[in-house]
Amino acid sequence: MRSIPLGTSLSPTPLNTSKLSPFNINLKKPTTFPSWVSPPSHEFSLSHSGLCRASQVVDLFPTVSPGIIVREARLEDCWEVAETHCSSFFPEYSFPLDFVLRMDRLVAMLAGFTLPNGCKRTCLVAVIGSSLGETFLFGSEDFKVGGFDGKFSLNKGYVAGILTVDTVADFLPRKGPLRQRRTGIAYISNVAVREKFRRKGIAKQLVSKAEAQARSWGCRAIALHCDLKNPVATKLYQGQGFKCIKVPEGANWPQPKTSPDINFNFMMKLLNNSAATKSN
Ligand SMILES: CC(=O)SCCNC(=O)CCNC(=O)[C@H](O)C(C)(C)COP(=O)(O)OP(=O)(O)OC[C@H]1O[C@@H](n2cnc3c(N)ncnc32)[C@H](O)[C@@H]1OP(=O)(O)O
Repeated sequence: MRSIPLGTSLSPTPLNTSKLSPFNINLKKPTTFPSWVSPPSHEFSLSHSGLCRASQVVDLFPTVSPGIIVREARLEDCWEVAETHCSSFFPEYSFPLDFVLRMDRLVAMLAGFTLPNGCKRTCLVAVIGSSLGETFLFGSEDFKVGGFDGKFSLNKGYVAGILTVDTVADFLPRKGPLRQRRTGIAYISNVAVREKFRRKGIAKQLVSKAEAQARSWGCRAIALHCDLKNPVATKLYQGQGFKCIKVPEGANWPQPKTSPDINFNFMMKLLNNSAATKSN
């Protein structure tokens, strides 16, 4: 059993831990992007792709849910976000450890998330049993607690999946002799879908919305680290147009700090190509 990173913030650590038995993955030939530049000017748009799959989920809540909605997490989602995170990444933990872990994540989410100047971070949730139109929100537009929208709703729905996207670039190679934080590249972490809601296209919708969010921030690319021994997640990202990036020989690129036996694939997708636009 791995030790629990108590007290660590949810978002800076991608926690791309696979719970699947390791086997060889035949990854696509690593790609090196020709350039890190050429900023896009895409409009922000809500993604409703994959709603046909959502109908399968709706069956579980026939009288309540019109479908799956991917939106920014709000304060009232906190516990379910922590629960989704812990049950997906640490499914082997049972009471009381699982409860302690959830509490730890909850506190980290609410207390943490101090962002470097000019950086952005959003926690997205895929919810079932709510609709944007029916939601009545309390709170001001700009109020934020941690990575969470400070608004509060009585019709919150049930959190089935989560994803964090940011522009902090903690896990991207620094640039220049001053080792400056890289800009224009969004980073995805903490992607998780509750077990009973998997294979319904929820992760795809989350990734798609993260891309839209990144475009709205003016990012030209989006990146992530994925556990080499997590073929399901690798397939998800490859299916969404991410390419495995070969880390140059001898380069000391930053990596998520999980357990030492986890090796990561660095994956990236340019947001200014037609495939990226099509997926939204
Ligand atoms: C950057 C990071 O955070 S990496 C961490 C990823 N998270 C985890 O490993 C946590 C545990 N796992 C999970 O929470 C989920 O299994 C996830 C997030 C990996 C996938 O969530 P889901 O909602 O089930 O994925 P979704 O239904 O959108 O499937 C998208 C694609 O992923 C692949 N995929 C998903 N599940 C499977 C599976 N069991 N077997 C094979 N391929 C799969 C498929 O290519 C699928 O596309 P398709 O349905 O058109 O074939």
